[in-house]
Amino acid sequence: MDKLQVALLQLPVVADKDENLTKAALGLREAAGKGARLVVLPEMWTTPYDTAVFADYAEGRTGKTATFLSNMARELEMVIVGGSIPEKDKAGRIYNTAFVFDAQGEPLAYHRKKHLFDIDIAGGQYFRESDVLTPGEESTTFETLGWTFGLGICFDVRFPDQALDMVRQGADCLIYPAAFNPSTGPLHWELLMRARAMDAQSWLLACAPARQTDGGYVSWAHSLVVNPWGTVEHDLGTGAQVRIASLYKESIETVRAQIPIRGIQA
Ligand SMILES: NC(=O)CCC(=O)C(=O)O
Repeated sequence: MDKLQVALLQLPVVADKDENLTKAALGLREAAGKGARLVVLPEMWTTPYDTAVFADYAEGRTGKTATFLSNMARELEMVIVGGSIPEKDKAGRIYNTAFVFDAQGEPLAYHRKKHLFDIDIAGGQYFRESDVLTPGEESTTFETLGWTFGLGICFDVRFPDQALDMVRQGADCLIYPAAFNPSTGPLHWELLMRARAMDAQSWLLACAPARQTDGGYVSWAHSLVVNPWGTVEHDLGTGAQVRIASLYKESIETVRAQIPIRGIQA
């Protein structure tokens, strides 16, 4: 499929998990109605972004959120890149994990965030995911709809090697569910996303929660669609919304033919 219609769901995230699932269902139906074949949700969209509560919201791979995503994917016949949620394994470890379901509702891929978000900006953002989360170990790619996708989560975007791993595995499009913050967002969010699209010479989808200022973690928002030249084609701003975008294989082939760096990266 040379043209692919995708959607980003820039969801408002609240403390009530069921309310988050209800809003996601509305967004997924809207995306399907507008012709999206693949939909991306934000990082940690079922829970407040707060290390103190990740354990309370954590679920297994057959839990409520996974079942919801699988059912929605099957009903709407869409691939769902289910953002990320706190995932608890059998040993009780918690990961920041993206679940992907194919258009039949079958699990297609899982990505556990490899690089945990630990920063301490003087006078700004402090966060230590590593206090409660375990990092993943793999770079993740999956194939569907005739495309190969690479999947990272937020802070992973700061690691060019991981993006290049995904390109070596054939990625045509990198996907980052994410939630940057007001300290680093203004300077680094778009710069990093554009840089990774340019390095990879691939499409890039970054999907964040809508901006909320209710006293908790503040998402920078600004979900993005970046093309293989590094141009921002869509910037969703800060409010809640569903955005449809078209991706074309031809743009990847053109940039890779005109600026042939693939042999150097491989
Ligand atoms: N959720 C995250 O990993 C946030 C990453 C971030 O804000 C950064 O500056 O990096």
